[in-house]
Amino acid sequence: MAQLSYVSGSVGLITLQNPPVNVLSAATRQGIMESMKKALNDPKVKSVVICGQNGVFCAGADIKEFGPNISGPSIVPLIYDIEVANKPVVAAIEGSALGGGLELALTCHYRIAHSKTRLGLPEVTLGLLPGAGGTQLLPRLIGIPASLELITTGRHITAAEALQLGLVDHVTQSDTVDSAVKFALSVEGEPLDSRRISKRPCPHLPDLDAVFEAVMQKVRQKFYGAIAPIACVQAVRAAATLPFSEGMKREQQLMSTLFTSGQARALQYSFFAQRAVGRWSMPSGASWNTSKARPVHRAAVLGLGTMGRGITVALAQAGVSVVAVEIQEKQLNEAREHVYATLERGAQQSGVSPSCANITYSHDIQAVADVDLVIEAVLEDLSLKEKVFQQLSAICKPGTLLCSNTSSLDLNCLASQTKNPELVVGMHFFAPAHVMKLLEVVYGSKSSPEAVATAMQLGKKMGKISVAVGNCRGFVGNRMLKPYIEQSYFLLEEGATPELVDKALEEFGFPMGVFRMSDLSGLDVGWRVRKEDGLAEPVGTSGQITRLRGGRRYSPLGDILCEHGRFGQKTGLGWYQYGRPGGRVAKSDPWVFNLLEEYRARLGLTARPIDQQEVLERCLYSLINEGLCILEEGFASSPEDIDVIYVFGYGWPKHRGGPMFYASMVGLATVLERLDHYYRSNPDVPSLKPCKLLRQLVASGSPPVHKWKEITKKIQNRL
Ligand SMILES: CC/C=C/CC(=O)SCCNC(=O)CCNC(=O)[C@H](O)C(C)(C)COP(=O)(O)OP(=O)(O)OC[C@H]1O[C@@H](n2cnc3c(N)ncnc32)[C@H](O)[C@@H]1OP(=O)(O)O
Repeated sequence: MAQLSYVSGSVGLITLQNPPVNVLSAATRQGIMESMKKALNDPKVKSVVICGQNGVFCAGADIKEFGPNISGPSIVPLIYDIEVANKPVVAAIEGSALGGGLELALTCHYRIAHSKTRLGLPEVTLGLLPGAGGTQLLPRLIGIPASLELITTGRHITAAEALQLGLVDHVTQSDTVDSAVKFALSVEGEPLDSRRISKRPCPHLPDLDAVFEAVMQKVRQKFYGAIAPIACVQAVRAAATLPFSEGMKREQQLMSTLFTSGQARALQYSFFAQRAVGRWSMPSGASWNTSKARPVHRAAVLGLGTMGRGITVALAQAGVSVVAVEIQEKQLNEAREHVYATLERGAQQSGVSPSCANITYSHDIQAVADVDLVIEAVLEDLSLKEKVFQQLSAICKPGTLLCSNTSSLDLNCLASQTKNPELVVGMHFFAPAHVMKLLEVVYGSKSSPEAVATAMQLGKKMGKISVAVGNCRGFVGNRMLKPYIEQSYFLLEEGATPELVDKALEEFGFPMGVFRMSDLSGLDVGWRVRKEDGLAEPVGTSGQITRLRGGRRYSPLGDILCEHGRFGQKTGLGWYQYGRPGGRVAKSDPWVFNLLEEYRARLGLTARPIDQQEVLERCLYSLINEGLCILEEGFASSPEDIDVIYVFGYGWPKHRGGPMFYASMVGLATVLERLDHYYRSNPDVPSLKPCKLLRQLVASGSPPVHKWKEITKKIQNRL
């Protein structure tokens, strides 16, 4: 797991050997410790270089080992041994130096990095802090403000930025180990005291209290409810105010609290869930390891509204050549300017040149004739999309993949319009499409595994976290949103206000409550769907309101707002008021309070006090129940799929893992008991009826999320 070899006569080369990313597992730690000891005791060795096998220095501690029974030598004494060594130790950093990997490098006396290396202390994203001295060493090396920023965000930086910050001593374009070995030879015998970071004082900051207060406030706001970023600030403060040994004690204290926290468990679960969704499977048994993706060199985007523009940007940034098609000349010109400006902005931020050359524009659909893949992003109207798919099927070269960005329409209907339905899949992006990480890849009943594999791979290339899901109404994310929104309307009928519901959800950790979010995305979108479904009907002059539609409880409150032209932010009025069309700042609106009072009076409803707990239970547990139905029906293949969709597409707080993980933390028996309770008092709300899978999971002793698959399979086999 770590190998000592001898090079250039006097250099001991320690190579970490734990593929794929050389994490510091127990065996690797043991290997480093033994190799170090051997090298330091060997009189022939005058300097040491530490590197990682296969072009990766080290991705930090082995997250899989985290838990109550960690074995093997602890990292902290190991890195102390390196720092106190009386021979120069040089880190040869390439690939990644992250977390414990960067801390290992920080205890070396010199750091040489390859220009393509990424460095960082991402522990905060795992609910932890850099607990192997990172919070005490980094501020002594690069100062407090820069350390606070890196440690509280977990951001990975380039070698160039690391050099600028003074985090590495030298950046090389050539062979990193060779450069490090040459460097080690050049410093053999030189004094090392000034190279031991722990011996340095923390750079003085005149307005220390003000800096920490400001950062603490920012962190509390930005990572609402998350405990790790706060502990990170506290640990860096210890570096600024205490001697090194005392600071280390404080770091350990804070780390031990975080280590056993539910938030750390949730975030570490999420780390592996993000990777697990790449190992997709379909009910047919086809999966990621049996299906080959096709190369996509040239793609087309059809329809350049908000979504189409975002998708064009994302494709161009991924280096895919794009044909962007919009029939309307004015819209096409606007889109061209918008895409250009977005790419320019992105390039300025990331420091790379913009990818505008990758895009050609056309108002003629024939321009898609020779592309490998088309993403249709026209208006969300079934008959329009059907027509487009007929045209695409006739125009495109044989084998072109036809993808739809629909968020809710039946993919099978679109596929049935084409000559090759096996080439049709959904690619459901989230707005803004070049920013949001989530992509739902939707397979219909005839989609081929090859088509799914291609869309999944293209998503990855675009930097998305792609999740393969089945073709049910609303797919996974929007289908689960329906009962959540429905409950929020019912709560208003029963006495809540938009403010109360939003506050409960925002304190839970959503960036926006359900009403603020609806105002942002536009109330007319759901209204149109409800009208198509025959649900939304005008209240009319008779004033008759029916609250039972299709045998189920229905709240027309959202429809009433739309009838008044209140579509949310874009009209300046929705559940809140925004001052002007396009305004962003939500203010309470007395008009809405009056509407609710009149509405309740007309229906003879008596408002009752509703607390935040009820809001959370009804909104979240009904959403969780829908997620479990989706699993039961096989439209998602694992709870991880659902959790990733919610964290990366719907603002579910990261430190709560996702709805399925959260349910298991709350206790499945509790979720079941509360749903039973609410369903008893609302038998006309089917989404509150606990699904079979939930009952089965509870009956099986509420196993952890990673074991749900066995029970889901059993239910599916019985169905
Ligand atoms: C007391 C000391 C405390 C120290 C705290 C820590 O060090 S916590 C760990 C901090 N490190 C990280 O957070 C890094 C996490 N890893 C990554 O960001 C990325 O994996 C990478 C290193 C940038 C490489 O990315 P790439 O896309 O190339 O590969 P994958 O992400 O798919 O990873 C390959 C497989 O390796 C597994 N893995 C990666 N890092 C770790 C880790 N730290 N511990 C355990 N396992 C890790 C990853 O899960 C992949 O496994 P698969 O089985 O193939 O899915």
